[in-house]
Amino acid sequence: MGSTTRVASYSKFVLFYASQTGNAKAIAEDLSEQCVSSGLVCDICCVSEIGKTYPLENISSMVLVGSTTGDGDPPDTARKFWRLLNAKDNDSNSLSHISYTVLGLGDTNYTNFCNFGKTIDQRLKSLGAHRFYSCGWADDGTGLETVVEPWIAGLIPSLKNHLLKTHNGSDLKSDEHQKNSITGYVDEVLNNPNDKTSCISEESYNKRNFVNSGAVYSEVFRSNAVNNARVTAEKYGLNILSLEEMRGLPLKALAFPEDTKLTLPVQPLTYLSINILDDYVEEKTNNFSMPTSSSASGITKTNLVSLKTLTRHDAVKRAMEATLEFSEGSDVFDYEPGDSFGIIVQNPKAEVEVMLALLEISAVADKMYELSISETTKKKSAILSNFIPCRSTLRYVLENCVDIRSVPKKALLRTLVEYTYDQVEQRRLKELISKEGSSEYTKYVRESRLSILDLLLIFQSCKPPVTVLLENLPQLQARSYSVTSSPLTHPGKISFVFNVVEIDKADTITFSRKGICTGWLASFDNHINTSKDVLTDSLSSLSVEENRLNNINIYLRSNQTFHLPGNNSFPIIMVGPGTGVAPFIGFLKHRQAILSKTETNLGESWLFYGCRHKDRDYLYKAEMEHFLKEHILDHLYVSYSRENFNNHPKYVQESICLHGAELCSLIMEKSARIYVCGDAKNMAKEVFEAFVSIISVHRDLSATEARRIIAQLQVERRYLQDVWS
Ligand SMILES: Cc1cc2nc3c(=O)[nH]c(=O)nc-3n(C[C@H](O)[C@H](O)[C@H](O)COP(=O)(O)O)c2cc1C
Repeated sequence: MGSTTRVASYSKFVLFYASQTGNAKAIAEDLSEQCVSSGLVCDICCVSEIGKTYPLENISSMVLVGSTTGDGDPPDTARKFWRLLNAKDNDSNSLSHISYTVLGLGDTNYTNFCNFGKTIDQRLKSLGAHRFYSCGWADDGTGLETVVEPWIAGLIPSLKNHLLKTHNGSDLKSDEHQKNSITGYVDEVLNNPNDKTSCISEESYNKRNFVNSGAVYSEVFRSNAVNNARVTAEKYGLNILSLEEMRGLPLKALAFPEDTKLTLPVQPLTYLSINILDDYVEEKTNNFSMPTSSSASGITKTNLVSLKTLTRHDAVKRAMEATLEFSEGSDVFDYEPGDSFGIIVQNPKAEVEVMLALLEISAVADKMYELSISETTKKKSAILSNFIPCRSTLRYVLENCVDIRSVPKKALLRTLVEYTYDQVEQRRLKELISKEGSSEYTKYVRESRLSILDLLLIFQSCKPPVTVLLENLPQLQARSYSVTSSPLTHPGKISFVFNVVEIDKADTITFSRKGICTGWLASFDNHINTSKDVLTDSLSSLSVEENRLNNINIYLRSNQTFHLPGNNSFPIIMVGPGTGVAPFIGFLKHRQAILSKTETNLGESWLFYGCRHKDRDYLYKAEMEHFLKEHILDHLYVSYSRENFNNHPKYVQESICLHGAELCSLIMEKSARIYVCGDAKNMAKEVFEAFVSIISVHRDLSATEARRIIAQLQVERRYLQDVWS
């Protein structure tokens, strides 16, 4: 151990995170660890504390890690901070006492990439704050780590420089901490497996020594845990690759010669301790209320009362419509057409059982555990996460709390290295997390959508304690869907449409699977007669066995603006190919109900819909034709991307351009509202460009001027998007 000498000391800074689904928080926590082990002193907390625990006047140095959500919106926890900044006078120079930098997380598939981070940066700058290190904009679409890792690597020395200057002389660190990590990566030699001073647990150290003394353990392990897991998989109908097939997976193949030096990320410090008690717990729900992101209602119980397939058997994707009915006695939340709601999901039982078998904890899975911060942890800022109960059962936690399907982050893989006994497997894990192997990680882990279960099945000598998974797996998030119903036409019920997500095993993962929520919902279809061709009988609804389906927990999402205009006489232009049509079906049902009750002057309505084939995946064809006939919908334009009809548009953006003159006049002269729903990756951007183009052409403006007009419409909430990637 290094001796404690007086070395340069730094003033404290605050590390804020603004996170919607946990990435920014996890990155901030990792950053905080790296800072602490580099001798820096920081407080880490949620951005919602600004103005409470941290008045802006008292902050001198801050780092903000913040994601963007919705349509370029701040995470819910950052709304107050955003309001606080906006309330300040523009040229007040009132934040000139603050030095800051921002790491923005976003996704280039969305139109407003990293909008929250970028807007905060501009706002802080305009209020006189000083940026001491350039901001980073990390793209979840291509892999956050590509930007995050080098950004952190550069941040730490910059922070040191900056904080030395503002030093107040109180915090002194040992040189051991100083030299530890400058870049966030360490040379592999520093992680010498025989070096007892490196940060591995005693248990892991002993096991590794055991491995070093022979290959016996891994063989025994192979024949026990993995075989038990395979038997369990078979029992639950999970069709995993054979051992032979797994050996041939490219994920397993070493990419670099043995003597290639690998640069590894710093090893995260473990911090959880688990105590399994003797009591079995019958009631597994144990009253733990899971934190939900952005909930505008309490969690309420519903039953699945109808499920129908909207596509023909030969469609590329299977789309289904489900209807939930609020259970008797549970709160019915008020929603508007265009709203979305969250469905609380569970991990697939089969996968949880296989995981329990692989971790060799099936026997204690239903016993009560107690979780605490380990007394021997070296992690400075260790706290129990708010989505894992301190007392519960492992089965409950693996089913309900952690996302076992999430792509394992490098920090998790780094920790798994310590629990992998086979030297070749260990080396391959190191390759995947190394700087040198970053394309291997992208290809075989991230793009393959590998899960922790795949990993444990493939790397058979890897046997982490369950606490490592509890420390590293993110929260299992509710799945969000737009309603296709209107409370006026479906009181007490809520309908939505979804594509059944299919993830093929190809030659990268160990078993084919469906999406957690969509696969689960679609599984109920086995109980009903699916031979009905819903395209000819699309309004028929099929009832399903209620007793199996009466426990679907949902909540209304908050901060929603994708609503019909308050004034019914404004024209509406709706663009929603594929399942993006969902909210518009709700809009049109709602308008029909309004019209049937009162004499209302409804503004013109246009719908641009798109699908692949005219006869295979034209969702809600009967409904749309009905709305046209009843004059609830004035214009319907359908594009077919895979049909070769003479000069017929293939994509919604082409249809928009074809009707540019009329649309332009609706937007510019009649205060039309534009609604875009569906795929963020291509469609939303191209639709945006189509509107820019029609305004430019039909108003004889430059593209920049036209873009400014659309940007202004966005500010005024007249151009609204509900998009996902
Ligand atoms: C519903 C939703 C909306 C999003 N909207 C945007 C967006 O408008 N712009 C952007 O750059 N990224 C957007 N993203 C991407 C997130 O910012 C990105 O996935 C980030 O890693 C999430 O971090 P968090 O888990 O800390 O919230 C969106 C993600 C989701 C799930």
